[in-house]
Amino acid sequence: MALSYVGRHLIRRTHVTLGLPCRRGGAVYGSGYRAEEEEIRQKLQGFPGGSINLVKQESGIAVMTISNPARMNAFSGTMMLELHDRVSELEEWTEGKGLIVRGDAGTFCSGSDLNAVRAIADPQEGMKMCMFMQNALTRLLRLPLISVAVVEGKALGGGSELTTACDFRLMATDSEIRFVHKHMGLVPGWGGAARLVRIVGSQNALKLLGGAQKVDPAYGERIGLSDGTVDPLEGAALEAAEQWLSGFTKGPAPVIRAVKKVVVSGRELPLEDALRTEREVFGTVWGGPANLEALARKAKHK
Ligand SMILES: CCC(=O)SCCNC(=O)CCNC(=O)[C@H](O)C(C)(C)COP(=O)(O)OP(=O)(O)OC[C@H]1O[C@@H](n2cnc3c(N)ncnc32)[C@H](O)[C@@H]1OP(=O)(O)O
Repeated sequence: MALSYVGRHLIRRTHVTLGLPCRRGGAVYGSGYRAEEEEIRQKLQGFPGGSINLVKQESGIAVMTISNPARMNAFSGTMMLELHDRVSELEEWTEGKGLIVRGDAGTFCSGSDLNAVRAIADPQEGMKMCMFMQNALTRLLRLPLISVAVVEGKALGGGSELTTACDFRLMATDSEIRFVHKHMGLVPGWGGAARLVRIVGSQNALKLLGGAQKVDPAYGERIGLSDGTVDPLEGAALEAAEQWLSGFTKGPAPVIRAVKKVVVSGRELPLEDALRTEREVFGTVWGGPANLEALARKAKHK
């Protein structure tokens, strides 16, 4: 069973890499998947268009922009490939502390490119595409960066799933997140259902998926899907998101990254493994420069 295998795989890595499978090549699926991955990579090359742009800033906050404006930022095949590459780049960015995921031209993402969906209608092919995106989005969520999706316009289908692969979501006042899969005769397949249940609970997840309900910012905040509402004016949403995120990324990178690591292990590992990982991560900051500096200045927390 893929899921229990994923679990064991994750635990095994715990002992050698502080339990956090967020390195380059930290695949969710095992070695048997490699051949299938190559096959789907070649298939995805056949659906070009758009790009995934990444800017790593001096502040330690990177901005990843989903860009395919002619198709409301739908994910083409080559964008799926680029997403993998950008995540790999972020896995190697040791100075990074935060990540903002946004869409180009005032909207977030309208999901899979329907042209590709029509051409990959075979269930086996669909499942391979699904595994490819599960892999990319799981690695995205496990990055040792505190991440936030800034939703302007619409996040539909796979676009709504992408928002759940970030630690937080901020919504512009006139935006919506909508898991439209049911209306497409589908369920989420990029890991969006599993993550949604963890974010809003199974009752709310069932409502959102079963009713393909529109989630506006007020509803989003009520059920815990949205962590705040931002101004949709051009540029303002990104600026507000950077400001909001800096509240969590202020401080030295090793400490911020350690915070994210203990949260990921607490979320994903069985308790004993999570405790072991926490101890190991603790060992990376205890007596470190930030710790010694705080002790020297006799920090008070009034
Ligand atoms: C993982 C499973 C999935 O993600 S399945 C895909 C789920 N997404 C969808 O079904 C989105 C379908 N699209 C829509 O509902 C509408 O286009 C939305 C996004 C609401 C935008 O509406 P509206 O503002 O009226 O613009 P429009 O329809 O004229 O769209 C502009 C151009 O963009 C295109 N577009 C939009 N979404 C996609 C998509 N997912 N794949 C491919 N193309 C898409 C439209 O076709 C339209 O293109 P064109 O101008 O007609 O050439």
